Amino acid sequence: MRLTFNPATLKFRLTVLVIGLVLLATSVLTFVSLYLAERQMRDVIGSQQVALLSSAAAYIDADLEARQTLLKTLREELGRTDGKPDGGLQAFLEAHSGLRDEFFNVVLLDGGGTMLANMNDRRTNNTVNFGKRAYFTDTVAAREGVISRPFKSALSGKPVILITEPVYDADGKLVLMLGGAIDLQRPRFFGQLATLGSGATGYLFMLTSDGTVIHHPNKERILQRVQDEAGGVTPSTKAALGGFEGWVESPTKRGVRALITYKRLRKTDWIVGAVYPVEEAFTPLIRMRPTALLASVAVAALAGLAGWLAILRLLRPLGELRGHVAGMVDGTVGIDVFNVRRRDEFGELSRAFFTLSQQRQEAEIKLAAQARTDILTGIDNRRMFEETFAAALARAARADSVVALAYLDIDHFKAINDTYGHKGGDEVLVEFAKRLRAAVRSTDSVARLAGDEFVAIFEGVSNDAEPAILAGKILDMARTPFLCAGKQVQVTTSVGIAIGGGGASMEDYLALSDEALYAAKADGRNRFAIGRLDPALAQGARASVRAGR
Ligand SMILES: Nc1nc2c(ncn2[C@@H]2O[C@H](COP(=O)(O)OP(=O)(O)OP(=O)(O)O)[C@@H](O)[C@H]2O)c(=O)[nH]1
Repeated sequence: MRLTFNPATLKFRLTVLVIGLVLLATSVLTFVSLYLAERQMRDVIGSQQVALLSSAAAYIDADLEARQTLLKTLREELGRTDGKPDGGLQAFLEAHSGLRDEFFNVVLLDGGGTMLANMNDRRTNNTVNFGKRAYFTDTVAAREGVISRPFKSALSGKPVILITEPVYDADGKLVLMLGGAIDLQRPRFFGQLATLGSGATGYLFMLTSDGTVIHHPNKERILQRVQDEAGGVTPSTKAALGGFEGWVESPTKRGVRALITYKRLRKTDWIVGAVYPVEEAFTPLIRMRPTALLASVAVAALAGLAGWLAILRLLRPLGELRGHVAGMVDGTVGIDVFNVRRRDEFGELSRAFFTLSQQRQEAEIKLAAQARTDILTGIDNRRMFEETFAAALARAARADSVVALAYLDIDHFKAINDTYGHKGGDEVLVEFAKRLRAAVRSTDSVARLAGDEFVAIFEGVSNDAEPAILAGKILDMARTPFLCAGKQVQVTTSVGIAIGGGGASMEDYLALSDEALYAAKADGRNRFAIGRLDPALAQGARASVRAGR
């Protein structure tokens, strides 16, 4: 198989097209697959994040509930003593050392909000009043425990939330209020939540429904309202504050594109959120991208190579066909080289070329024959005569045989034309040629040279008497009247014969036969004269002319 890189060839262009299309197809396929995989992965990760966050929310709810339950237990204990436990309130709190595990501080306020006891610093007892705090008034109004909004503790200065439990006496009068504080910067359950963040930099955060940050890896943001921060509230958080739960792909406040998931707690109106940077979420896919693209290019290259080889193979018959046609043009091969048995388009093309070539060959043969035929009479013309006579002379020279050339001219043909018209003259010429052809042997040649002039070539003349016999036959064939323009017309002819061997030239023969014809005409027409060429003489030599008949 010959490999060529000519950009003008069909092979080259088809190969480029195949490689280009395969490359395009694989690239598009790869990009679409990656895109779909990313979308699907995003949905899966989003759902995972929702599930993760739901369990985190459930965990926080359970944690808050456990702490509320703990405070309720204390409340019941206090209730049983009408808020006056043995040893006093401070001792009561200190006796429950397990509270330290659950709360940053536990305070006991009286019905007016004055702090009577606390776990952290007994010196502050009876020095502060929290009667105006929202958690106090909310608890009084609700007549049951609340989970406060986050606030800055007056005692510790830390951001905290407070879980309250009111203690009523038998008359239903508020005698005490228990308050368990949770340090938002070191909350036990949030600390555990921090480990739930996805990826290397993913994290969880928590807001109240009015946008106050309860938990965030950046501690400085705690107690800030997202609306008041630089950059304002992000669109996704805005939606979450408006009630949205679920996941979205959206930029964070720092401009990092992330899957952000929001979920509301059951026990409070807090919103817990999870941030998972997209780049980390899609790390496997992003890592896969160059490999996938490389693989698609490799596949395209292989497919292109295979396509190229297939094209070379498929188009081989075209190359052969082209070679055949070129061979025919320069004449090195014949039309039989075409593979006309193939069933495909190349076979059809070969067959079409074959038919075309056949037709051309036939036309050439026909043209060649026409070029050597006298149109009016259908016998040989001068050109054919010259070829035939030259060949006859060559044969005679080889065989050392005798050739006779008879030169005929219809007598007074002009008068026939004048009397019966040109058409009538033509009829005579046609009939004359027909009779001349019939009068000689099939191996002898007859031709019309021009007008009413005809010739006959006789090869292998064996004796001196033969030319006269042949001339006599020619004169005889004219004796029967000719039908000319519907009339019977008597026609005669004069014949001049030249006899010689293969050594004489065609010109010698023509000149001598013409001379003999002239002699026959001069002698009265309707007769023949024979001249013999002397081979010993140079061209143009004349022998004796004698009238026959
Ligand atoms: N009908 C017809 N006439 C032709 C054709 N070609 C030549 N002629 C005529 O044939 C005549 C030939 O006359 P010539 O051979 O010169 O003279 P002729 O009348 O035959 O007299 P002789 O040969 O001396 O007997 C001329 O009148 C030509 O015009 C042809 O194809 N058809």
